[in-house]
Amino acid sequence: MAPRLEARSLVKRFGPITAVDHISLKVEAGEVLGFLGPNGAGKTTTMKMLTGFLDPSEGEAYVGGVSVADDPERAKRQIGYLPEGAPAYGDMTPRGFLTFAAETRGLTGAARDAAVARAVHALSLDRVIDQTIETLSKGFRRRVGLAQAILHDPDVLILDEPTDGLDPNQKHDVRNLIDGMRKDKAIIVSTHILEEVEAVCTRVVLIDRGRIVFDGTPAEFRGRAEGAGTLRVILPADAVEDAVEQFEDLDEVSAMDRHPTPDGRVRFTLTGDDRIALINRVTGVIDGAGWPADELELDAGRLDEVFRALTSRETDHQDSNQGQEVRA
Ligand SMILES: Nc1ncnc2c1ncn2[C@@H]1O[C@H](COP(=O)(O)OP(=O)(O)OP(=O)(O)O)[C@@H](O)[C@H]1O
Repeated sequence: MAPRLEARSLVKRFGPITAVDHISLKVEAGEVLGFLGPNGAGKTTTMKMLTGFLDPSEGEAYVGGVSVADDPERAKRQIGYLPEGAPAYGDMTPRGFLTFAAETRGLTGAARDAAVARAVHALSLDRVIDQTIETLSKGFRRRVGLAQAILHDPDVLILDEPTDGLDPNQKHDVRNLIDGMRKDKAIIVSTHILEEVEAVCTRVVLIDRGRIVFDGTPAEFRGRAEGAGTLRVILPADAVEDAVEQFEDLDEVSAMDRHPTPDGRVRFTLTGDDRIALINRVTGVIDGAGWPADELELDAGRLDEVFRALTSRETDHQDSNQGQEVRA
């Protein structure tokens, strides 16, 4: 069966700038793909090509096997898209805007009203349903955009920074909503918020300068951090000799380092591939010997460290684009 969503070597050039440089992806139902990258990496441009809002310079996008270029209407019917920023039509109310959006997707009569009611309920918009969109808070405007994206219960959802501008409670609600829809949809979420990746995503794709530099699970992403999977523990000086001997004997420990602490004890740093086995065995040895251990902590890796290591600095990026503005 065709993947729910597929990018085949998508390229987008704006004059001298290559915003997207041969991006290939397949996303299946059940996946929430976190699309990460620094400002200007090409996330929005990729999403616009996937949804048929921007023609690629090269490559193709497919939705459920339907070519976005050859049959845009059929492809778009299967997609819900939340663009960056607020919805247009600020002078409309959410009720008017969602009714209009449902009609543009071919829904009429009772089916249209049911779709609008479902989306209004899912995004808790009841309170503001008859207030003009331009008078809504940023968070509510974002939710109106999200309601519009899920109106027709599409197979594929492409959400450009869905939690941008939301307060922590609203972020939590939107993440729950995404999680609830995951089972039967393929979902792409672009975000700058690294914690969001672990909260909702089953997969991480990191892009830099229009190219994919990482594609894997959030755990694999975190695992790329320097020091990920290391265990640190402080032991008293008189335990060191025994501890070195016993830790060296453990198969789970692939490397060991030790440094004196200012108060005369010793900090061990133990590394191993299997973090859970490492912590179990090392704590077993410490318990067995009855050593008074301190500051026992496992470093699972920091997401922002990996992000920084794999992507270029904004200043490098601007240099490469020479600050030029080119129209599509
Ligand atoms: N219409 C356009 N004309 C010229 N350059 C453009 C145009 N649209 C996008 N770009 C450039 O393409 C590159 C990628 O932009 P894009 O908006 O896709 O990045 P992004 O990853 O979504 O960034 P952000 O996180 O800031 O939203 C940038 O260098 C941007 O300036």
